[in-house]
Amino acid sequence: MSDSLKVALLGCGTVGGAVLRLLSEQSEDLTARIGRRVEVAGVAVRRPDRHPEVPAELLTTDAEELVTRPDVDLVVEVIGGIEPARTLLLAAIGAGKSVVSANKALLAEDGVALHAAAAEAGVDLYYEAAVAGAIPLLRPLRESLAGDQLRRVVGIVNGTTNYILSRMVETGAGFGEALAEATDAGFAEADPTADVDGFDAAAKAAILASLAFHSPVTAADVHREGISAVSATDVARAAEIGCTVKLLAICERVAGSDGADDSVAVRVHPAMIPTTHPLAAVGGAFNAVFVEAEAAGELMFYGQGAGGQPTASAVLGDLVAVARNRVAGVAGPGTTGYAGLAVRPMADTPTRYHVSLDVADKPGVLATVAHEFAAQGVSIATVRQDGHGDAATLVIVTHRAPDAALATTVARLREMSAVRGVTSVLRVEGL
Ligand SMILES: NC(=O)c1ccc[n+]([C@@H]2O[C@H](COP(=O)([O-])OP(=O)(O)OC[C@H]3O[C@@H](n4cnc5c(N)ncnc54)[C@H](O)[C@@H]3O)[C@@H](O)[C@H]2O)c1
Ligand SMILES: N[C@@H](CCO)C(=O)O
Ligand code: NA
Repeated sequence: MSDSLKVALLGCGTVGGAVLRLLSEQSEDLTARIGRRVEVAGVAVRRPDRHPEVPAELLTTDAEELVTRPDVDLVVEVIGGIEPARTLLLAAIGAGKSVVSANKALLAEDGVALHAAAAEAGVDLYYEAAVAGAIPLLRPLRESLAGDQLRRVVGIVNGTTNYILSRMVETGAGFGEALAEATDAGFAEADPTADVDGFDAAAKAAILASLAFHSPVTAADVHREGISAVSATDVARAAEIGCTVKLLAICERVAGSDGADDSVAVRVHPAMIPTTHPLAAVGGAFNAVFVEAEAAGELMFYGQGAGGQPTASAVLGDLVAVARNRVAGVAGPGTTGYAGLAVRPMADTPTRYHVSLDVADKPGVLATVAHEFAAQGVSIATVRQDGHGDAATLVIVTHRAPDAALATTVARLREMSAVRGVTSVLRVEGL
């Protein structure tokens, strides 16, 4: 067998450590599958003294030198964050190395530039682990579904928030209590902001939308709402209409009206979904992504979205793919932003709302409430009234309307004297 392929590993934390272990444990199989032995040329870390498990001669603190070393063929980046990861990957690509990364933040911010650099250098840039961890999703979008037209990609792509919401549904707990439990159980990080406020899911949504619609979408383009405002009341109201609450990343192609071009709407927010929807059954820290395509119809991808070993599985899958391409002397499919669809503002994006109101049960109250919806051009799908006298509750589910019209309606309802309080507002998906 000819010379081995040399891999530089950048970062040796949760994912990097698992990658290194699997590379060693599966060495024989990987060699057989690739047709060439894969050898670790070096492991860049910040503190070599913290890595007794790595042969000392492989450790370096000089990642920049490692990625451009002439003997290195492939670079695996599992450092995370924007810098120095971006500079290191661009240096690696510039030096003709193929690259595998798990870095959603970087790909969601600068995917276009990284892809352009990889295309120019004729090398691979793969990042299956960046979205939904172990679940094969990005390569199916880039390759298996490349002959189809995608309509929607809707996913639970953050395990921490799915764990928290699942506990709220199971126990009736409020957000704070469920977050504390998730932290104690090791599911939520000490600083849970990136997960709880939806930043992690928004980065993943941007990557998914870019691949699904062949259009550049960055994390900054994604409308983002986290789960910290989801209350036990929201969860109870959802149950009353046969729904559960999930944090969804939704990427959809919206048809242009009056001959205007189609656009893409990309958003992350909590939503009620019917308990019969396939995503409703996704519990705990699991991830799942539901894809709707013209010809394929509906597809569902499910599995572990995080954890060292599952994430390393996706990294190694990419490593095998780029290594095989090296052996064959080719580069795999890049991504194309050829469609260039514009990102639609959230205000214009069609959504549906569920609204619960405490009202006085007096003649004319329902009519006044209904009038506010009508005034914004929002059509009501269902209305239910519980209780009577001073403590009546109206539960309203709308049809789809521009998000701004729904938000304005809710703001007006809050100001109405007949409305004692708006007790729950959540978008509804999949009804
Ligand atoms: N942990 C998961 O479950 C998971 C899942 C999917 C994707 N990812 C992604 O994988 C990447 C790595 O995540 P992780 O959980 O392993 O993080 P981690 O914090 O456990 O590991 C990162 C490592 O990189 C090292 N590092 C930081 N700067 C460095 C530098 N300049 N040079 C060399 N090493 C440096 C850190 O010291 C640390 O050991 C991130 O992009 C993350 O978003 C992680
Ligand atoms: N923090 C992420 C890890 C995977 O990206 C999650 O909770 O899903
Ligand atoms: Na994945």
